[in-house]
Amino acid sequence: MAAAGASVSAARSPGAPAGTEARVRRPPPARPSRLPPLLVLLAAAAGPGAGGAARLYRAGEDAVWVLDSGSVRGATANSSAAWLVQFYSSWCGHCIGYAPTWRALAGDVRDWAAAIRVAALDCAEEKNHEVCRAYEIHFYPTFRYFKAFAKDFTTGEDFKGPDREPQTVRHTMIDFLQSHTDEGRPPGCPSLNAIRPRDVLSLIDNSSGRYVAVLFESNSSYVGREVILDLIPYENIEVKRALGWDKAFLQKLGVSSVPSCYLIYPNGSHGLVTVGKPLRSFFSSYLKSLPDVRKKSLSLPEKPSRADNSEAVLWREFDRSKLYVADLESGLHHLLRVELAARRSLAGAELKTLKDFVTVLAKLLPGRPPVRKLLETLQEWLASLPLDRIPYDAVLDLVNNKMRISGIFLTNHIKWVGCQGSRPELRGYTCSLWKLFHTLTVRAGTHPKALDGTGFEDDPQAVLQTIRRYVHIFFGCKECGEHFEEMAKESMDSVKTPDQAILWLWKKHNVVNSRLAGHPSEDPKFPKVPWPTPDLCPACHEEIKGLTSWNEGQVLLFLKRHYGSDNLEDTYSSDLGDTGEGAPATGEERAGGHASPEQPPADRGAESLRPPGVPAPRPRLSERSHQGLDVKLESLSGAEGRRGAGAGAAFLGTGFSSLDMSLCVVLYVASSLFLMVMYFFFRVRSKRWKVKHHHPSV
Ligand SMILES: Cc1cc2nc3c(=O)[nH]c(=O)nc-3n(C[C@H](O)[C@H](O)[C@H](O)COP(=O)(O)OP(=O)(O)OC[C@H]3O[C@@H](n4cnc5c(N)ncnc54)[C@H](O)[C@@H]3O)c2cc1C
Repeated sequence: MAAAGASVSAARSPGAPAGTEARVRRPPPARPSRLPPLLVLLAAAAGPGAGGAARLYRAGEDAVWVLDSGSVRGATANSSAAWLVQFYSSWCGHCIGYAPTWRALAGDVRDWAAAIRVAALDCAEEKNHEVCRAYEIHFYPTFRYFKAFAKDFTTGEDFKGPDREPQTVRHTMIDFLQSHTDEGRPPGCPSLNAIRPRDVLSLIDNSSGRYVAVLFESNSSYVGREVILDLIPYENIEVKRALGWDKAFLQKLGVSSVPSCYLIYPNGSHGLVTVGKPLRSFFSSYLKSLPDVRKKSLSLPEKPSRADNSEAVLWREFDRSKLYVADLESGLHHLLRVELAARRSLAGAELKTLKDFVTVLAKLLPGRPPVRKLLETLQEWLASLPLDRIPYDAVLDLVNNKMRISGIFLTNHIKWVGCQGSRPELRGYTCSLWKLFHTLTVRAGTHPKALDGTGFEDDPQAVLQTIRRYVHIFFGCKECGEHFEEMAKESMDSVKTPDQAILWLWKKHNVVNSRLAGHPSEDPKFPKVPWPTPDLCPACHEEIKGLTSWNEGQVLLFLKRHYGSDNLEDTYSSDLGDTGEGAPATGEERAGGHASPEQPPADRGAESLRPPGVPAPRPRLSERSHQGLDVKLESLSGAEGRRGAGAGAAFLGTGFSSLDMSLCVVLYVASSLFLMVMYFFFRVRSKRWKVKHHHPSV
């Protein structure tokens, strides 16, 4: 990775935006799709005690505590130590770039574990997405503090610091520890408060039989508190801090500058410590190496067993000149079931953006009929909603349950093909999102009537503006969204035709490529170069007066071909819908394709209702069914609604929709009535017959 990064930086011209007139071109990359056939990547994925996997951090190898859905609540609730948890997403470039810093920080404060622990939880792991939702994580990375001995569930306190440099984070950790009450302070955390002059004198006068170090420092210094925490696991020594008082007192002890360390030895002798530099590391190291100062055992993140530690991911051969249905559908699955599902409910601008984005998807996304039908139904349903706030569970219920019985479904498997990364944390979702966006702008350019009747017709910016709002509001990578917004502010208004919209997105994507070249999130097998590369589109590249430049007319033609429906490859996607649609999956499909053990039984049951193979989708839901959904939704607003939606989902987990159940009841009542009518009819007839043929008096 480092070597690739170095070569990338060397070939890049930092100032020149790629995708514009002139640029420095890098040598064409080796064809990345030609990795050894069926290469099995052993992606070591670490787990917490519970054995879960996280892609950027490895429990037992890093000092970071790796949490997951099974361990986060147990770890942070009523804990004897405070926690600083980074909720990240392994596909987020900023999280990937920040991971070395977080690891270094965790290693740096490893000895503070009895007081405060540095942890990480991967929200891109689908098994974690419910828990990330519960903690209200909308963007990545999000840093939250959790106090020791928190009794009730809490979403934690946001990290507040001017930057995320290790020193800043360390200082905020100390501030956070000091915000505990005396009773609530972690028992393993010594007092971080400064002592008074007379306390120093009494320490000197009354030897405790062990070392006592007093750090004299200024009010704004954190050195004393850092050294106190660094020495937590060490026996036979106690560290105190004292703020610089009057010069006379300090001079008496021989202290001429702060920070300085004054040491009282176990035998009662005392004196000023001389270190090379008055820094935390120098003081800590000196004190740790004193005779008879020993380290106690430390609670550290557990290393998972080997069996838990690896997962095999099958490499899929693919053609870089093709677009894969599997990438688009996997991306859509993540978008609908994970990214948007981070919101409990949607209202105002969020709801409007969801509606517009689904409209654009429904009208423009090519693909398999069940997925198109699902988007169409979702769009009609959202458009018909009279509510100004909807619980997102209702959307999930529709996507996961209501339409499955009709054969309208979206895969719940993640299966990257053209978006595979050479490591599990690389590429994937963000790659598929770009592909989805390009496909939408191209389709709007090649099918000018597609948006008729939506309110977006005749607006060449409609698709771009909808993408912009989606990225701004929902895209989990906040910094990515901010960068994209800057680019949009700068020039999106200049787009006057659908073709310009296609080219705008292409240019801006190349700007992002150029910015990220050499970044830790760059996959060495898929280097960030101006795209399309000459081997993909020779006609797109020209040389004018010795400078390489784009032929934008050819680029436009290429993009229309590349992102057009004729270039859509169904390979690898035929089995996407074969198992367990509806419920969230557990990330990238494992080699062997076993059904997820977390898949709810209800879904497996519903599966048996559908014949194998891709079923023919039924016609769209009738007006009546929409009304039914609306009525249900009206009772769903607010917290109660959420509970209702949850219950609805469970009930519908049998595979029957509420419409189906209502029809059953109606049919049942109708047939009972019919039988009763028949019964009375024949009784009356038989009575009449008896009267007619029975004349005992005659
Ligand atoms: C809107 C948006 C903004 C982002 N901003 C950031 C950011 O600020 N920082 C960050 O770290 N990450 C950012 N990302 C993620 C980043 O751009 C990549 O998606 C990620 O690094 C994975 O890269 P990749 O190799 O899969 O290729 P990607 O850049 O994801 O591209 C996916 C595929 O699109 C095609 N492609 C490449 N370039 C173009 C182009 N110019 N036009 C059309 N098609 C193209 C190629 O086939 C490529 O494989 C952003 C993602 C999105 C969707």
